[in-house]
Order: sequence, then structure tokens, then C-alpha cells
Amino acid sequence: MQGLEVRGLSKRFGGLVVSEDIDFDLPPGARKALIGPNGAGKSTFANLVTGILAPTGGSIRFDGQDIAALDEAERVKHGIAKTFQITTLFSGLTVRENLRLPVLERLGQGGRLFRRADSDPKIEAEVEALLAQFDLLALADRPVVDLAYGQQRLVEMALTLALKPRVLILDEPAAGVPSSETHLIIEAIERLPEDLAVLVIEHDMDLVFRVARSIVVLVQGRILTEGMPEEIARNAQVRELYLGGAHG
Ligand SMILES: Nc1ncnc2c1ncn2[C@@H]1O[C@H](COP(=O)(O)OP(=O)(O)OP(=O)(O)O)[C@@H](O)[C@H]1O
Repeated sequence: MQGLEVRGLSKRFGGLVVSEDIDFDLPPGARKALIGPNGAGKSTFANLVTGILAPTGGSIRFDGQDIAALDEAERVKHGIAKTFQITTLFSGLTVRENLRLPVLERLGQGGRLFRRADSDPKIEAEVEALLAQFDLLALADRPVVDLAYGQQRLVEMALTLALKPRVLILDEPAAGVPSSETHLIIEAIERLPEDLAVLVIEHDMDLVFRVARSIVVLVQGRILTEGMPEEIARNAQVRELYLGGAHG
């Protein structure tokens, strides 16, 4: 199978079962959301897929290849990436300067970081395209610290996309973003490349229902159900457990 294929994945922390027998597919072009109450195990699942955590059992395959033994950096090279956190941004550097870093890294030129990276037209063209894609051109030469929080989160997404992933995991892209800026995040997700496989982990149901074509509901480490947004919004168990009767 093309894309990500997770089977029987489980994770325990001592006696605590945090992921239990999870089957999950993310083919190219997917737009899936992972939702569930606090502590359901969403971040843990993302960390298992990206290699930050080692599973207790089960398998993770990418394009048919078993990737369980690969560490996080090797999985990024294979094309599985999770968004950087704002804390990884260099707040004193400009948006453009920040974006050069992952491009250089991907091209194996990380050692050039503090030399004249701005003289390479190929790198500059890539950075320019990312700025345009995320509507950041007007802010390109401003230090990241001057940007609104929602815009900083766009820079995070742009940084991750600079790695040219084939699977992109967005871990709570709207967390902490004022509701007046959430539309920036939604629009950026809508503009992601068509063939990219996208998994969004998010508590903001407006965002989830805007961007997801399929929603997976995780409860106490297990998949409760998976379905199209209309099905999930109608599901009585989901409404009772999580949505509190909202959305339909
Ligand atoms: N390193 C760890 N050691 C022990 N327990 C952990 C560890 N990481 C997470 N847990 C526990 O695993 C459970 C799932 O946590 P996780 O962060 O994956 O949930 P989540 O669904 O992402 O929650 P939230 O929506 O609040 O971010 C929680 O009970 C948490 O306390």
C-alpha cells in the first residue's frame, strides 16, 4: 500500500495503556483528523508514528516498508514530518531567515547556516515559494517575534513543508491561536499540496470539520470510530463523549 499503514499499534507507560491495538491508514492525498478527549492518546500516537516514541507492539509501514526501526530523523528523510513547535523558531531571525534553515538542512547544507546562504538562487527560490504559499511575503523580513501568534504558527507549518514531506502531521495547529486568526490556519491547510497525506490532531472542531474528509475518534487509547465528518457529527456515542451535542 502507498502511504502510511499502522496495524495493531500499542504503547504502554508502565502499567498505563495509552495506545491499544490501533489500525490506521493514511494514503497520499488524505485529509484526516484525529480527535478525542484530553489524555486519549492523540499526541502519543503522533509520537509513535514519527519515531519520537517506540511502540510496545504493532507495526508501522510506509509505502509497504517497515519503518519501526527508523529513528525520528530517518523517518523525516523518508518523508514523515510533524510540525515544528514555535519554540523551534529563531524568534530574533526574520521569517525568511528561519525558512532557509530547513531548506539548507534538507539539501544537506546545514553547515552553511551561518555563511552566506542568501547567495544561492535555488534556495532563495524555494524560500520565496514557501513565503508565497503561506501568504507570508509581506512579513518575510520581519523578525518572527514581531508576528501575531497565528502567523508564527504559519511559519511553523512552512518550515515543516520545506522538508518536502509526503506525510504531514499537524499537532494542534490552532492551539493558542485567537479565534480571529484561526482562518489563517484553515486556509493554509486548504492550500497544502494535493498529494500530501495530512493528519490533523486538533481540539478546535470548527477547524476539524472544515479541513477533514475523514475523522478518527480516539478514546482511552483505542479507536472508537472512523468516518466522514457527517457520520461523526451524527454518531451518538461521539456526541455524548466528546462533541457535547455540537455540530449538527
Ligand atoms: N512519557 C509519558 N509517561 C507516562 N505517561 C505518559 C507519557 N506521555 C503521555 N502519558 C500519558 O498518556 C496518556 C495520553 O497522553 P497524550 O498526551 O497522548 O493524550 P492526548 O490525547 O494527546 O491529550 P491532549 O488532548 O490533552 O493533548 C495520558 O494519560 C498521559 O498522562
